Amino acid sequence: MASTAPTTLRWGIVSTGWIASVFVKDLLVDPKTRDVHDVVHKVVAIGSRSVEKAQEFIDTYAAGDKSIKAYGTYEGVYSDPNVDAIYVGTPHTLHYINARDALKAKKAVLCEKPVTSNAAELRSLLAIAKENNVFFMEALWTRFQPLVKDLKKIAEGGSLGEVIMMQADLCADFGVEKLSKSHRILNPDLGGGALLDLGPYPLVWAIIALYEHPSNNGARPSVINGSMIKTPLTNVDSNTSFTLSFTPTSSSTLSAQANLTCAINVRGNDPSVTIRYRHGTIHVAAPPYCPKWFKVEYFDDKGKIVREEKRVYEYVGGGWHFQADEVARCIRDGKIESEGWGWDKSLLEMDIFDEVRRQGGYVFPKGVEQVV
Ligand SMILES: NC(=O)C1=CN([C@@H]2O[C@H](COP(=O)(O)OP(=O)(O)OC[C@H]3O[C@@H](n4cnc5c(N)ncnc54)[C@H](OP(=O)(O)O)[C@@H]3O)[C@@H](O)[C@H]2O)C=CC1
Ligand SMILES: O=C1OC[C@@H](O)[C@H](O)[C@H]1O
Repeated sequence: MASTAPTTLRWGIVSTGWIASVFVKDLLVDPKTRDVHDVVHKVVAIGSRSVEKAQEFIDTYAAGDKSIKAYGTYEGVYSDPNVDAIYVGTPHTLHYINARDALKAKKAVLCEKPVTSNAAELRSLLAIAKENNVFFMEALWTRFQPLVKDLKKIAEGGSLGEVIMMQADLCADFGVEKLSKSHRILNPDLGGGALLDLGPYPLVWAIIALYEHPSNNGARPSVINGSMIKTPLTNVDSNTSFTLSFTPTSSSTLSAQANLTCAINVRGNDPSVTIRYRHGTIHVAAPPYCPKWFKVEYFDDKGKIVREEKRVYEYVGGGWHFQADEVARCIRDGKIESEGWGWDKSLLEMDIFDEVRRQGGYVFPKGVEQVV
C-alpha cells in the first residue's frame, strides 16, 4: 500500500529564552513517538537580539545543526524565505509587535500566551492575519494535550449530567523576594504578575469545561468578577482570583460557574482542576498546563461514589509538540485559524483579562500597550 509522505513545517524561532528552548527541543522529537505520522517539523532559523546568542542556542539545543540559520535580529527570521511558520517566545508585552511584524511578512504565527497585553492588540493582530490570509494561533498548548480529547468525550457524553461548578488553580513560587525587579514576572513593562503569566491555565480549563460545553453553544460568561492583590515590590498582581458565571441565554442552557485562581508566591495544588457535574466529579492533576492524569468519580442519587476511573498519559517530550502538530495540519489544510484554540477563545481570554485588570486596578505603564 502506498504511504503518503508527511508534510514538513519549517519553523523560525523568535527569541532564545526558556520557553523557546523547550519548544525547540520538542520540535526535534520524532513525531512517531507520539503516534503522529502526517506532519513533521524542521527548525530552520533562530532569531535573537544577538547573533552570538542565536548561534549558542543552536549549539545547545540543536546539536550545532549547520542547516539552521542564526540571525541577530528578529526581522532576519521574518524575511527568511525558508521559514513557513514563526514561533514568538518573547515576554508578554512584546508579543504584539513581534507577531504583527511576522504576519505582515506573510508568515504563519504561533504566539506564546498570553497572546497580547490586551484585547485591542489582539483584535488588531487578527485583522492583520485576515488581511494577509495567514495562520495565527496563541500557543495555548494545554488545549492540544491528548488528555483533553478524552476528558471532553467523557464530560460531554452525558453520563455525568450537567456541569455545575469548577475550580482551577495555578500557583507557582517564583521566590519573588529574591527575584530582580526587572525579571518578567515582576516587571510591569513586561506585563508581570500572576494573571497574565499563570491566569491562562486556570482559564483554559474553564474554556474547555464550560465555554466549549455543547449546552453553552458558544455563549460568553454573563458575569466576570475579579480581585487582585499587588506585591509592594513592583505593584503587579501577586495573587488573583476571578469568577466566571455562565447563565442561560436564548440559545444556551448552561448555568455554571468557574472559580479561577493564580499566584506567583505560593505553591500549587494537586489536583489543580476540579469540575463538578450533577452526577460526578472530574479531578485533573497538577500542573494544569500539562496534566498527566485525570480521574472521574461517578455518584449515585445520594452522592456516594459508585465508580471511579483514572486515566494516565505518557509521551516523549515536554508536551509543547502537540500544538506544533496542530499548526502544521492547519497550514497544510489552508486554514488561518485552529478549531481547537480558535481566535474566539483568545479574544475571550483577553477580554476577561482586561476586565479583571480593570476591577483589580492593574494599569500598564505608559507606552506598554501598542493598541489601546
Ligand atoms: N507555554 C509555556 O509553557 C510557557 C510560556 N511562557 C511564555 O513565554 C514568554 C517568554 O517567557 P520565558 O521564556 O520564560 O522568558 P525568558 O526571559 O526566559 O525569555 C524571553 C526571551 O525574549 C527575548 N526578549 C526580547 N526582548 C526582551 C526584553 N525586553 N526582555 C527580556 N527578554 C526579551 C530574549 O531573547 P533574545 O535575547 O534572544 O532576543 C529572551 O531570552 C512569556 O510570554 C511567557 O508567558 C513561558 C514559560 C512557559
Ligand atoms: O506558561 C507558563 O507555564 C509555567 C509557568 O511556570 C511559567 O511561568 C508560565 O509562563
